[in-house]
Amino acid sequence: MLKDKVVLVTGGSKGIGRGVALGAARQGANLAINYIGDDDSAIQTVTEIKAAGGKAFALKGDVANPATASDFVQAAVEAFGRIDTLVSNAGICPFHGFLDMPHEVLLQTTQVNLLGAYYMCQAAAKQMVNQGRNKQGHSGSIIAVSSISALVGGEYQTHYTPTKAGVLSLMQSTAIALGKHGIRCNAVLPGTIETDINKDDLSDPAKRAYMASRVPLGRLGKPEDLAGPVIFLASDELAGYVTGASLLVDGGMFVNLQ
Ligand SMILES: NC(=O)C1=CN([C@@H]2O[C@H](COP(=O)(O)OP(=O)(O)OC[C@H]3O[C@@H](n4cnc5c(N)ncnc54)[C@H](OP(=O)(O)O)[C@@H]3O)[C@@H](O)[C@H]2O)C=CC1
Ligand SMILES: C[C@H](O)[C@@H]1OC(=O)[C@H](O)[C@@H]1O
Repeated sequence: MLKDKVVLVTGGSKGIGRGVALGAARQGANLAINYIGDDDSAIQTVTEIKAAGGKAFALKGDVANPATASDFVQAAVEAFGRIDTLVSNAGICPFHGFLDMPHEVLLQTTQVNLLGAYYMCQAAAKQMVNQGRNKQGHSGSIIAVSSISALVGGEYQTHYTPTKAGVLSLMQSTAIALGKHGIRCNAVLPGTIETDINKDDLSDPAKRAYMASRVPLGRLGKPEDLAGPVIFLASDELAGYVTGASLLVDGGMFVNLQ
């Protein structure tokens, strides 16, 4: 589905980003992976892609810094000649109560999750516009990893859920701003996917069982559950007329009232 396409994944070293990167590589894509600190995980993901015959590199950088976005896009162009898809995925969720939320935690969560997505999408879009359209009239696809939390709240996520609503809104507005350039912008909204981001939260067996019980499909999500939906949105062949859309990938959790 993505043969020879160049796919950039922020936060692609582990968790959902890694699941998406491996899935895209299996579909024939060349991968550029951004991460912030865990060199071992980044090396492991790149090594796995290469061992399977794919091409990949990882570049360290904080998405909250606008320079990271231009550096990342430029590195991908240098490595592969162009870019086709950006998956804006890097994010943090340091669970904390509302009344005593430290300003630093609020600021960092906003800077990484929302501003980081903005900077990356802008840098990727500039490159896609400069590249121009292919024969089919497409010039690129941007997919942001929002969340079920864009639609519903969380007691210990008052700093986080607004960033995920913001990311969803960013995809809706960029879909309008970039449609004339042949760039599609969409969001995926994962439910609860077991990764490092919620390891502590889900280490409470009662909380984990409760969260799983909320899912009609009967289990929490795995990072690889996001690969198919992202590949679909990345593919011009499958999703060439899909833009400004949002796709819940939550095992049915959101619609489960009773
Ligand atoms: N897991 C879940 O249930 C859900 C997650 N999401 C969203 O999915 C995305 C990925 O989360 P998930 O895979 O669970 O989390 P993980 O903690 O497993 O992975 C986070 C990834 O993002 C990278 N990262 C973190 N901060 C930065 C930064 N400032 N700059 C660059 N890279 C950074 C990490 O790099 P490093 O390894 O170097 O630290 C890592 O690669 C997030 O946006 C999250 O909000 C949405 C809904 C549900
Ligand atoms: C970190 C949370 O467990 C996870 O992230 C989200 O966006 C959802 O709220 C999930 O539960």
